[in-house]
Amino acid sequence: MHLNKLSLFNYKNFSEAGFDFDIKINCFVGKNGIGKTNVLDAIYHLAYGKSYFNPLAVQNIKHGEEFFVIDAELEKNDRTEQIVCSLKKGQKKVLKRNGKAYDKFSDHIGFIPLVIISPADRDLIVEGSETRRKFMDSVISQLDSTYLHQLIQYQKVIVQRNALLKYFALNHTFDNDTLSIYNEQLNEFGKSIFEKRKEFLEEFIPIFNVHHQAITGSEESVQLVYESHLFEKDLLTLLQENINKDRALHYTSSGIHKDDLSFEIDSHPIKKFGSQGQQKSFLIALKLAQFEFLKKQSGVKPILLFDDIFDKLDETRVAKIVEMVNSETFGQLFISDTHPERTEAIVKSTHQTYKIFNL
Ligand SMILES: Nc1ncnc2c1ncn2[C@@H]1O[C@H](COP(=O)(O)OP(=O)(O)OP(=O)(O)O)[C@@H](O)[C@H]1O
Repeated sequence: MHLNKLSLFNYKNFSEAGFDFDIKINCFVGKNGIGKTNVLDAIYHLAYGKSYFNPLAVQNIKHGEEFFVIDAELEKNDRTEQIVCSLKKGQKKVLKRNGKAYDKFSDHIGFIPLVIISPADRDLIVEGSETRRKFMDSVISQLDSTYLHQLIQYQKVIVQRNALLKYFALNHTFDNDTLSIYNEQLNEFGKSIFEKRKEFLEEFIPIFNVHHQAITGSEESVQLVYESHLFEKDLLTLLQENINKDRALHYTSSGIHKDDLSFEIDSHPIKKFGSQGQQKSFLIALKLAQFEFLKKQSGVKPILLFDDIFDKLDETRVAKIVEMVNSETFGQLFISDTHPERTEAIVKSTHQTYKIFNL
């Protein structure tokens, strides 16, 4: 699977731009703020229907313009596919495959397996549990559309249950029947999501460990630990036990929407006890494990976006990446870098075909 062409209209700082890609390596080089990351983000948009960097969709439209269009030609399973993602101010985003708009974006998720490695991944360490849940969910959803559907349903019921809790508090009433229905629904979806997260991590963690070992070459002991209320009790019991607390908070305090994936070094949080270098290695191992996992499960080499990665890696780690490129581990690569000479030297050493785009 690879991208042949990409056209951008009014996407972030680009009025109009077009790219014909190499089947293997594509590098975007240029000075800070020129738009290298924006091109990678446009490619990310094609896979996930949203930006990796800016969650407010409308802010991805070029300042002063009314719409953006990202138009790409993709080669997958010997077929040429056209994917177009567009947004007009005041309207819903549209995602089309071969001219036909998706009713639900979730139907598209997984069609273009893609992994991004970016300095912004640091959010996974420094931000709250939501970012790590989203990471888990996005990996599982790329391969399991039922999981994504269950997650969407679960979130809807949480919103309804929270609204009901608020209504009880404001009106001093209590509708046990409706609450029971919501509890049953959350229990059903929650149980399945919990099981799938557990199953996923059983397979993912060993892959992560192998990559971490390979990158650092050390005996450093790091752990990914899944934390969930559901390890203690089933969700129905938890919801029933915590009803007084939930009524006071107007909020559902237990469930898989509170799960976390703890990042640890020597059994302590890496956020507090990992050096910057250790944190970077951890994140790269995590993303390479995501790549490996998606590849194994989907049978397709995912597109890999390396945002500014060479800036963050020492020579040994760059050599490791080059080795992976040469061993045909990766499929199509998109790289952004501020140093054209450094980029060219690195990609030349891979003995693969490449294109460099000077922005
Ligand atoms: N909606 C928008 N309209 C116009 N310009 C935008 C919009 N969103 C972002 N930009 C501009 O895009 C530029 C940033 O682009 P990008 O992050 O791709 O840079 P980069 O080349 O990767 O830079 P660096 O080397 O610093 O990482 C900034 O100048 C920013 O103002």
